[in-house]
Order: sequence, then C-alpha cells, then structure tokens
Amino acid sequence: MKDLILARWNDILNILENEHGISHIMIHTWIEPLNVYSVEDNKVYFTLDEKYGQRGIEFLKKKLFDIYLETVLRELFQNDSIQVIFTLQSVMKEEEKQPTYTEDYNEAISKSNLRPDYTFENFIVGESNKHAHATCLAVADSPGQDKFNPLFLYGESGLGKTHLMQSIAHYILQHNSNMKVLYVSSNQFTNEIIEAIAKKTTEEFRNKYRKVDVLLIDDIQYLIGKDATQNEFFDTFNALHDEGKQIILSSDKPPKEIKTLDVRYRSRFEWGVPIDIHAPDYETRMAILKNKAEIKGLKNISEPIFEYIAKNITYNVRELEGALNKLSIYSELGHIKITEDLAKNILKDLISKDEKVTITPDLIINTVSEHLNISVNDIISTKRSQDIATARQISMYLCRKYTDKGLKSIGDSFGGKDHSTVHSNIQKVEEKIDKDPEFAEMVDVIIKKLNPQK
Ligand SMILES: Nc1ncnc2c1ncn2[C@@H]1O[C@H](COP(=O)(O)OP(=O)(O)OP(=O)(O)O)[C@@H](O)[C@H]1O
Repeated sequence: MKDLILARWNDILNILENEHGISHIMIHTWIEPLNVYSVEDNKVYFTLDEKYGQRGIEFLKKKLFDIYLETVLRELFQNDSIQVIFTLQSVMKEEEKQPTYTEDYNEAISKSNLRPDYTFENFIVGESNKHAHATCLAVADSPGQDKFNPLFLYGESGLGKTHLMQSIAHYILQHNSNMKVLYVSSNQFTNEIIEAIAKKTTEEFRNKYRKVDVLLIDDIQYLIGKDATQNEFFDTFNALHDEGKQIILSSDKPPKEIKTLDVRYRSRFEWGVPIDIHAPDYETRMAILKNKAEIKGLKNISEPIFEYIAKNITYNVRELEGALNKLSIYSELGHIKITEDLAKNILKDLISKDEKVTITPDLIINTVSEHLNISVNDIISTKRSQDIATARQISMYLCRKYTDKGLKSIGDSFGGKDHSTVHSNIQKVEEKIDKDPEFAEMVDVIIKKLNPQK
C-alpha cells in the first residue's frame, strides 16, 4: 500500500486542502514534508524529519492531521482499518528491518518466467504512464478485483507494457511467494497449445494454466484470430475469471480495435477498463536514461549526452536503452571516455532513424489505412460505405490538424474532392469526437501512431 499512497500523494494533499479545509500553508509546511515510511497491518507510518523534534509530532497530532489523513486514506482505499501513525525518522530507523527477499521469492520469479529487473522500483513514472502505473499498483495490491480483471494494458511497442505487467507479478510474489504467478508471451502460449494438441496432452496444458492465481499474457494480439488457440485461451480465461484469479493482458491496441477478435469475446476484455500507455515526455525520458545508466553501472555519461539522446529518441523506450547499450559497449571495449562528439558519432545511425518524420497527407492516409484496415485506394475513392467514409473523414481531419495544408490542397490529396466536402467531413469528425468517447479514443490512437511533436 505504501506505493499506492505515494502514487496518490498529490491527490491526498488536494483532498486535504479542498475537502477538509486545511490551509495551503499548513499543508506545505507540515504535511508535504511527511515521509510515508512503511505500512504494516494497515498501520501507515509517516515520519517527520529530525529537525522538527518530538514537538513537531505533538503539533501534528494537536492539529488532528493524523485523523484527517486517516479519513482520506480510508476513503481513498476503501479500508476502514487504516491507522495513521506519526513518528520521527530516527525512531523508525532504529527499528528498521531491511527487506530481504527470500530464496523462495527468487525461486518463484524464475518459475513465473519473470525478468528480475522488471520491477516497480525500476520503472520510472511520468505524465505518460502515471495512470497505467497507478492502476498496476492497485492490481498488485489486491489482485482479482472485478474492477481490473482482466487488466488490459495497451500501447505502442517499447513503451513499458511488459515491464509494468511483470512489476505486478514481482510485487505479488514479494508479498506472498506462495502465489502461483505465470507470465507467458503469446507465442509461447500458442506453441504450447499446438504441442499439447499434437501430443494429446491438452489435459496437462489445462491443468498448468488453470491452477495459477495470476496469469499474464503478453502481446495478446498475436494469439487472437487463430481458432484453436483463441478458443483454448478463452476457456482458460473463463475458468480463471470465474474463480476470481487475476488475468493481465497486453496488446498494441485496445480490444475494440483488434480486428480478428471475435465480438463474442471483445466485451470480456473490456470487463476491466483497458489502460493505455503513452510515449514518455522529455523529463521522463531523461529520468529513464539516468536510471538505466545507473543500473548498467555507466558512470561516465555526461548531462549533455543524456540530453542529446532524450531530445532525439522521442518515442520508444527500448531505443533509448539501445542508445545507452551502444555507448556502454564502446566505453567498455575501448576503455575510453565518451565525449559528446564521440557519442553523436556512435549514435548517428540510431538517431537519424528516429528523426522526426514530417507528417504529410500521404503519411496520414497510410496510417489510417493500416489502422482501420481500409485500403488507401478506398480512402481516396468516392465510395460511400460507412467504414470507408469514416476512414476518409478521419484522414481529412488529421490532415487539417497536423499539416499546414488548406482545404483545397487536402481535397487534392483525396482524388480532387472540393473544399466544402473536406470542410463538412472535418466537422463530422469534430462533432463525433465530442459526442462519442470511443470514437475519440480511436482517433487518439491513430494520432499516437503518427507521433506528432506537438
Ligand atoms: N517507464 C519506464 N521506466 C523504466 N524502463 C522502462 C520504462 N518504460 C519502458 N522501459 C524499458 O523499455 C524497454 C521496453 O519495454 P517493454 O518491453 O516493457 O515494452 P513493451 O511495451 O512491452 O513493448 P512490446 O510491445 O514491443 O513488447 C524495457 O527494457 C523496459 O525496462
């Protein structure tokens, strides 16, 4: 729960100020500096810096800040047993027990197919992923709750879906290494089914998957659409869900956009709210780079080099990491100091590949075509069927929004449509975005694929 409180700390401060009327100054001086030290048996220990002394603790209690915090935490986490305890840092330090992960835990992570480094501790939280992170923490803290079962994480490649889903698994095992947690890629799941069918061992396959407490399947889009695997998967899904076991899935798109997913099954993926992860902003990229450099023991990377990478690799965290790996290989091989110029030279292939692409009507039409599975020819044709017209309207809307083309010029890119048609199509999309959140989300996913830099 400690991580959950940290993730919601700003919300907690806002509630104290806005709903309980504690003045901004009091919050800033007394509550903000509190440190969530630990949580044991619903007791939340907040520590205060030594400089405030015991009188500081007495002041906090006199102002009833422990009661206020307790009320907010109880409400936020729907748990009436939560108790807030204020103490000085030194008092806790004396009693501090370093968390030591047992052999059982280490064995459990290997049995569960987890990478040891994909933990919450190593995951950098920023604007782009804070919602996904908070949801994953909530699931980790109480797996199997209907609200997030299944937990469906989606987003473009390399943005941290696998890392986050495995973090949940780690957290669960850190707190109870007896839980049966299993992570598999879609490929592995598919291969096991095929093998089980061929060897007539489907019963064993079912036993293996149906006795787990938490099942994580990565890149589910590869599993869907293959009949035998899809059916077997949904049998497993239903069996686990009926027993309140947690299912965690990842995909590159939200359920409603997985074309090959049978409609009968689509709603099941949406029982829990699908959660998306966005590309990290500049500050988050910098923080990720520094964190990865520290993990890799890369000490000689200067600030301008971090800045150079973070400015130029903007979308994919895996590529950010790739840049660091390249630098680390050079520095280890040559025992050399990496200067800024050398770094630029070493990374030139990677960076130019990732350079900002100019968004053109062609790029937009191709992206919409790929995303909605409607051919480019149909989009620029005069065909009026609903799905083709929608693809065309969205493309025109995006051209207006992300290129500097005027209505006439946009019309030309669509086989010579006149400017009033373009105008009314754009309006239709704007209206639909306002009225229909699902539609708005779909357009948003396409925009993410285009990766505009504004
Ligand atoms: N916020 C983050 N903090 C730290 N590392 C991150 C973060 N986001 C991504 N990474 C790192 O980026 C790399 C790629 O992440 P991951 O494999 O989880 O992406 P993915 O979304 O599952 O990609 P794919 O869809 O291709 O499987 C990993 O090494 C992961 O540790």
